[in-house]
Parts: sequence; structure tokens; C-alpha cells
Amino acid sequence: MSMMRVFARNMATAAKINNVVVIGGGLMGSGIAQVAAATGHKVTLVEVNDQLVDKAIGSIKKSLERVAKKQFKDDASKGQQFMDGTLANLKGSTKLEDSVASSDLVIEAIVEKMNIKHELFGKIDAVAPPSTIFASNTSSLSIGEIGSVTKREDRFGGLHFFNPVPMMKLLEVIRTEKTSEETYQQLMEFGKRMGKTCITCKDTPGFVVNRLLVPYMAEAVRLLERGDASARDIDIAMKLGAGYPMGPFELSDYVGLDTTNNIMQGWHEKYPENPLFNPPKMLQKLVSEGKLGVKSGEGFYSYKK
Ligand SMILES: CCCCCCC[C@H](O)CC(=O)SCCNC(=O)CCNC(=O)[C@H](O)C(C)(C)COP(=O)([O-])OP(=O)([O-])OC[C@H]1O[C@@H](n2cnc3c(N)ncnc32)[C@H](O)[C@@H]1OP(=O)([O-])[O-]
Ligand SMILES: NC(=O)c1ccc[n+]([C@@H]2O[C@H](COP(=O)([O-])OP(=O)(O)OC[C@H]3O[C@@H](n4cnc5c(N)ncnc54)[C@H](O)[C@@H]3O)[C@@H](O)[C@H]2O)c1
Repeated sequence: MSMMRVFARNMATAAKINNVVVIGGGLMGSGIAQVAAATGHKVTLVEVNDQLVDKAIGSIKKSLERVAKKQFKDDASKGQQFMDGTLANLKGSTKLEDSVASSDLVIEAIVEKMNIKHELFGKIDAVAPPSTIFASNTSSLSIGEIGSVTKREDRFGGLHFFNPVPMMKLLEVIRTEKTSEETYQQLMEFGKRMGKTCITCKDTPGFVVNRLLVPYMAEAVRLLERGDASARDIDIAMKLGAGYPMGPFELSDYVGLDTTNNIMQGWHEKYPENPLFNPPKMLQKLVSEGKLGVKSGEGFYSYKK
């Protein structure tokens, strides 16, 4: 195929992703929906009840205000236009089946549990048009295994965004052995339209970033458990000594300790021989006490006012 034809084909397929459904409006889903809407896609954000839909839309409005204040600091009316335009592209819903019925791309961002993701994808596979591409934003689970409950494994891939989605420039695009070349190209094109820098990774545990980040974080907790240094000092060390914007404890609280713990538990069960994946006891204890980080008001640090 000539270069011109490859380009024309990519442009044609890129235009195809217009209606995007994001399932789960928590930390990640709300950010993904926000950026997809801001970059011109028609977005439906699906949550389990009206209260959570309102909460997600509320957090998107707050985040949009921050983005607008930053991007259009000298022109408030342009900032307002940007916010109105984004919100006009976005709607919330609790009707899962109806929402996916007219979608080009569905991005799943619900809890990090294989059985719950299977239940969801099984349900939507039966009602989404055959052409709809499915993607998971999982941090740690196998994309191939998530997609195995569907009859569209060639139209299934990973879109791993980073928190906070409006600020983080990276998108990991994951292709399984069954993801078709066309699906992969469409996912890459979609990522670029979202304004992200896309990298590609095979369907391996943690892809690139989390494969390095999770053992680093667990090692930081082990340092703390041994009493070698305080959480605050470890955080300061990694910020000032390694140039990270947040230390490992600030970052874990920010990401959510439940998500971090689910990742470690899942990897430990699957690869018990790998000591890098041993879940630290302190992390499990905090989660069992409901201390989930910033979102619950307390984690390694307290966020109560
Ligand atoms: C632990 C490992 C466990 C692994 C778990 C895996 C998780 C997952 O799979 C992978 C990840 O995501 S891994 C995690 C990957 N993530 C990381 O590694 C993140 C590391 N951290 C960072 O890169 C920076 O600390 C931030 C960008 C978060 C904040 O920037 P900062 O300079 O430190 O401080 P600032 O002064 O506060 O904010 C400055 C401005 O930023 C803007 N803004 C911020 N949030 C916004 C939002 N939600 N909306 C809109 N805008 C937002 C806003 O304009 C704000 O100004 P304002 O005047 O306050 O409105
Ligand atoms: N937290 C992070 O920093 C981060 C980063 C990248 C990827 N991820 C991944 O993204 C996914 C979501 O993580 P999160 O941190 O946003 O979690 P979260 O707990 O903040 O949000 C999950 C949301 O999904 C909703 N939900 C659950 N089941 C649903 C269903 N059947 N239909 C519709 N909504 C449903 C819940 O009500 C909740 O609001 C996970 O797979 C996680 O591993 C998380």
C-alpha cells in the first residue's frame, strides 16, 4: 500500500471514532470523559446511579475550571467558551445498554477486579454494534483476559491513561495478540486526537509504567515498615533526589490505596514466586481500615480539614 493510501486510510478510520462511551466516572473515568469531550468527541459517561453521575460531572466542571484558568489566563471569555463547548459534548447516564448501542468506542474505567470487568464486558458485547471498539483502562490486569469474554477480541485493546488525565501527557496503547492492526491504528489515532503522546506495549503485567512504579512503591512501604525512614522523608528524598513530582506515599494516596492494593494482590496471586509483587502488610492494613488516600480523607497522610 502506498504511503498516501495508508495516510488516507488512517484519516478515514480516525474520523470513525466520534461517539465515545466511558464506563465508570471515578478518578479516571471522569478525567478520560473530560479530555475526550474537550477534544471534540461526543461522550457519554455511564455510572451506576444518578448521584454518582452528578458527582462525576461536578468533578469534571471543577477540573475544567482549573484547565481553563491555566490555558486561557488572559481571556476569560475564551475560557468560558472552552468549558461550555466541552460540557455540550458530554452527557451522563445510568443506562448502560442504551449508551453503548450507538458507540464507536467504549472505554471501561471501573473497579480493578477481573470478575466485575468480565460481567460488564459480557453484558455490553451483546448490545454494542459489531463495529464498536472496546478498551480497558486497567492498571494491571491482562487486556487479553478481560476481552476473552467478548466475541470481538480483534476489536479489543488497552488504553491506559494516567492520573490526573487532563495533566498527564502519556497514553499507553496495549495490543494483545488478537487486537487487529486496524483496531490498534484507531486506538493510536484516538489517543493522538486526545492530545496524548502514545506509546505501545504488549499485554504484559503493568505495561511499562506500572511494571516499574508498583515495585518501587512497594519497596518504599517496606522501607517505612522497617523504620528506616519516615514517609515524609522518603517522599522528600524521591522528589529532591530523583526529581519525581510526588514521592511514593503522596502518589499512592493520590492514586488510591485500594487500587494500589488490588494491583499488588492480583499480581501476587498470579505470580507468587516474584518477590517484587509481595503486597506490603501496611498497605493492606490501611485499606482494611478504609484509609484509601485522598479520596477517603486519609491514607499514609491525613487530608481532613
Ligand atoms: C504508587 C504507584 C501505584 C500504581 C498505581 C497505578 C495507577 C495507574 O495505573 C497509573 C497512574 O496514573 S500512576 C500516577 C501518574 N501520575 C503522577 O505520577 C502524577 C505526579 N504528579 C504530578 O505530575 C503533579 O504533581 C500534578 C500534575 C498532579 C500537579 O501539579 P503540581 O505542579 O505538582 O502542583 P499543583 O500546583 O497542585 O498543580 C498545578 C496545576 O496543575 C493543574 N491540575 C492539577 N490537577 C488537575 C486536575 N485534576 N484537573 C485539571 N488541572 C489540574 C492545575 O492547573 C493546577 O493549578 P491550580 O492552580 O491548582 O488549579
Ligand atoms: N487511580 C488511578 O490513578 C488509575 C490510573 C490508571 C488506571 N486506573 C484504572 O482505572 C480503573 C478505574 O480506577 P479509578 O481510580 O477511576 O477507580 P474509582 O474507584 O475512582 O472509580 C470507579 C468508578 O466505577 C464505577 N463503577 C463500578 N462498576 C460500574 C459499572 N458496572 N458501571 C458503571 N460504573 C461502574 C464506580 O461507581 C466508581 O465511581 C481501574 O481499572 C484502575 O486500575 C486507575
